[in-house]
Amino acid sequence: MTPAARRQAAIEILDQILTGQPTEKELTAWARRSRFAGSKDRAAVRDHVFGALRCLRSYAALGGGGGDVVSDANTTGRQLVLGALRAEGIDVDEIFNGIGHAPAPLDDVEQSVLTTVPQMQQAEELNMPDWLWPAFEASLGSAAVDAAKALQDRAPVHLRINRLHEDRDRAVEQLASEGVSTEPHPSAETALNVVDGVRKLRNSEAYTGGLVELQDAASQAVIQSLPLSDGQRVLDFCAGGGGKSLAMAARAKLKIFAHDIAPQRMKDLPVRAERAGTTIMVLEPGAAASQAPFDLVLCDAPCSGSGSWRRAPEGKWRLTQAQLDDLCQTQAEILNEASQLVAGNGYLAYATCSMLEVENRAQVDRFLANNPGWTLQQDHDWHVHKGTDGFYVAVLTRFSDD
Ligand SMILES: C[S@@+](CC[C@H](N)C(=O)[O-])C[C@H]1O[C@@H](n2cnc3c(N)ncnc32)[C@H](O)[C@@H]1O
Repeated sequence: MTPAARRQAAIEILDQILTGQPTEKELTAWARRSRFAGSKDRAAVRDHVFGALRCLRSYAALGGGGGDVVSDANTTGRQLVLGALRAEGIDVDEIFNGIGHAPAPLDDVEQSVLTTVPQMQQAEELNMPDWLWPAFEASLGSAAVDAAKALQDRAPVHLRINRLHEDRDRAVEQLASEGVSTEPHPSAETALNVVDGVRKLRNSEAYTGGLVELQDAASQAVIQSLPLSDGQRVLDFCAGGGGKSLAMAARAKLKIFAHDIAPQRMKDLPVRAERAGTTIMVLEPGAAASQAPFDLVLCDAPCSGSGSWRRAPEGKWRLTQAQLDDLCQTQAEILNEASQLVAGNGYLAYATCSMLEVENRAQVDRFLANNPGWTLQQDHDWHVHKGTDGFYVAVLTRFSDD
């Protein structure tokens, strides 16, 4: 495919996403009906689509769209790609030339867009929803602008060395011998940053053999901060795919139980655990109480995902205040339920991949205010502009004479 044909493909996919269709579904559907597209074409089209979604508001404004970009009354894929070209400093006529499968040449209205530079408000320029920007700013303070800017870029690729198998230097060497260049990441001792060769990773022996897992360095740092030690019984209350369960298993000799309200999310966990050389007990929803008490219960709670909007940028535009309120309610209920499963003198760990105060420290403070037996032992946050996903973790303890 020519560069222009790739942009046209992105335009068509974006048009579908703007009607409310999920991004991954549309990318997959396009790849299926475009058998002529090679792996480099697919990667380039994906980059164009994700790039436009991360910068939806500013690209819309630069392309002559805008307005309510969430329900998308006024923006088209064509406008987003036009805006992207302007932002990237690419000659518009080289792409919008109508040759072969390229986008059609600009019409008069679109041509006139090129003659103006839109005046953008701060949230628009930083590609944040208007309703969320004040809360984002209040949560991050002077770091808010840097964090919002970081959300406009592609996320780094991080690996977790499965310590059950390997040490860091040997993992770096093996990956290098398979064409994947990495460097240690400062956020966690198990973390590697992939510098080059990311497309070779999934077929590498290092990955298929369980030496390394794909996992953001902040997720690893969360696990590193937990008070885990040999012999503990640990519950991963919101286990999802089990990334945190596996990371905990690599830290100490634990008896780990995985639980999730949606058990199908854990369906690959037994195989992943075997690949990593460990065993994880998968519990049915609601069955955690029958195995209680636990020395540590981790709640990696459902959240806005604001810390991982680089990876899933449509989340930034789909989230509403009502959904955020519902998420906060669910988080509070999870904390309450999970706290009852913790042994006397045990630990309750609460984590989100969010940078919003209301989902993080405010949630913990509310729990502590309502549950006087508990104290906060430590909490920590990670922000996107520091080279990881945005994350938060708090570790609470309950002292007991039992
Ligand atoms: C952030 S994800 C977990 C990610 C996972 N820990 C990982 O590392 O891959 C949150 C999970 O919480 C689950 N969940 C939502 N409400 C829940 C509830 N009330 N009880 C238990 N799990 C819940 C969701 O199904 C989802 O899988």
